[in-house]
Amino acid sequence: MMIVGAVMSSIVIIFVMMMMRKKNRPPGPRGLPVVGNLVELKRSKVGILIYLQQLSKRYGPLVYLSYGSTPTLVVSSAKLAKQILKTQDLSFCSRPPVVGQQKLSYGGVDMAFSPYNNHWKEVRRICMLHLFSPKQVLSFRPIREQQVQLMMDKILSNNSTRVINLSEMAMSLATNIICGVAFGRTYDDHEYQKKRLDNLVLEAQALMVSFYFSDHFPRLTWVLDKLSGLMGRLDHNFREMDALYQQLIHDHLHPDHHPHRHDVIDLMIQLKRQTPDSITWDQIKALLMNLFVAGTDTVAAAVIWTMTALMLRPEIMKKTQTHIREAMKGKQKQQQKMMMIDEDDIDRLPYLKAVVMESLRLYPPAPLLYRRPTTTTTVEGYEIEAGSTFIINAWGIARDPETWENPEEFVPERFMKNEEYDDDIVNGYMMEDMWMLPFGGGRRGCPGMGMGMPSIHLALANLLYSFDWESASNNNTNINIIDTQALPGLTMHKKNPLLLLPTIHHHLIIPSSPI
Ligand code: HEM
Repeated sequence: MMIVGAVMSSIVIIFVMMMMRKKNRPPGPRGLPVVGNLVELKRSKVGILIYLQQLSKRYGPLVYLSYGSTPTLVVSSAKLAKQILKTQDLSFCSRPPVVGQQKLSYGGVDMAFSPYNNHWKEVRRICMLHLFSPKQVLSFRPIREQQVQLMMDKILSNNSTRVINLSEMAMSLATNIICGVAFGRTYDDHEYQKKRLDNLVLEAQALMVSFYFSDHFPRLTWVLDKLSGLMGRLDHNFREMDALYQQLIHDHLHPDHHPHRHDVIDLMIQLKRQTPDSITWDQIKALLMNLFVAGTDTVAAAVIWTMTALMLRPEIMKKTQTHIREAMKGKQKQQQKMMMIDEDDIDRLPYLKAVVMESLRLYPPAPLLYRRPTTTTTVEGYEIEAGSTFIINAWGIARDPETWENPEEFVPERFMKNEEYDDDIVNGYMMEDMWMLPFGGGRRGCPGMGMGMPSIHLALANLLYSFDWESASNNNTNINIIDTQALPGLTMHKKNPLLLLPTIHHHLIIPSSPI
């Protein structure tokens, strides 16, 4: 009798505790036992971004989900994002340490996936000083201009089908720029090493966001990851990337290596020679990985989404091209140069800058931001346990009708005042109000914005100046389709490649031009 009584009272206590715990949770859909909401998140037919937006409409700006055993909070309002990224920034300075990212970042000794600690502070300080400073960014200008020139030449000389796969070209441009910046060399598109590097980076990106049982379920579930073959792929990718970086570092250490411009590996080797304890070889390799993963496909995605947005709105395309062509009137074409616009000209193109910003609002290349509080913290009156995952829905926030007028419309003029692109307006929206978060925010915000934006502006300015663009017909249906379907992943890529037909702008026709 006594035993039954004890069992009954234990059940009651557990039940009361569960009810109390549930009450102190933000609202959210009920999950299944053990797996929580994982299944619906994975199976969502509308795509994760729209699914999360629907959740916020139903439950409010802070939604509770569970990914297996991990409590997960989805943040969908600018006010709450500001609280997390700015007011309570210190409590939210780490990211969830997921298996794929930890492995490929040498155990989180990089910048992007390191937890918030003294090591991260030091790496970030070193990079801000030696890599992302305005002086360094400027020193990489010849690489950007040379690569955009090459892309333009390639488009001009494409006389086979005339259809351009702009998605491929933008990705190639972005990796070539980062190769120049990081390794001091560029690879021809067909060169074996470039193809190998491209494949490795793509595989690494996929492995970083793959689903690992061991991230969501405690104890022995790593066995399932092993059985699924994922761990084998991860190990293989890590070894290949490591060998590649090793070789590049080795080349840079060779006594015959005398570069006329220092690249990132040179800068890091210099630093290591001056203060050997300041950085380890693994940290240098992990940083090279960061440049590739964070600095290539974000830039490519921004170029592609901007061109897609303009193709869908011919009147804005026309206005942008007229603005650029008017601003460039009188500039003499340099002999044999397909690239007309250089980085000095970009400040004369305010409308283009506004177009790019509006594209970053509606199609942020990194649509979801991740944070993990390391101590118990209170948000909106709810006590959130340490180790929970926060997903800040930057994509949804930038489409919130509470903050934006006609949020789904593409209106570059939002960022202009008296016909000029207005930095104060942009900073207000991004840094102050956090109505849009294309570069994230707070201490973990993107350090590479100053490095990425000049490439995006330069590529688009030249593409729009020199060519008029038409959609290429779809072979199967013969219909001209420009869609905005996105692929899930750390970076939001356009699912279908952007296939376009360029026609050289009549001012530029060169007698021997094949187009
Ligand atoms: C249009 C171009 C780019 C976009 C839209 C972009 C966006 C972002 C976003 C959203 C984050 C996460 C911020 C957060 O969690 O608050 C991030 C982080 C980061 N980005 Fe960028 N990025 C771009 C270009 C670049 C470039 C060119 C580089 C370097 C060459 C770079 C390096 C990084 C690094 C290292 C981090 C991690 C920072 C940390 O955790 O401390 N990004 N970026």
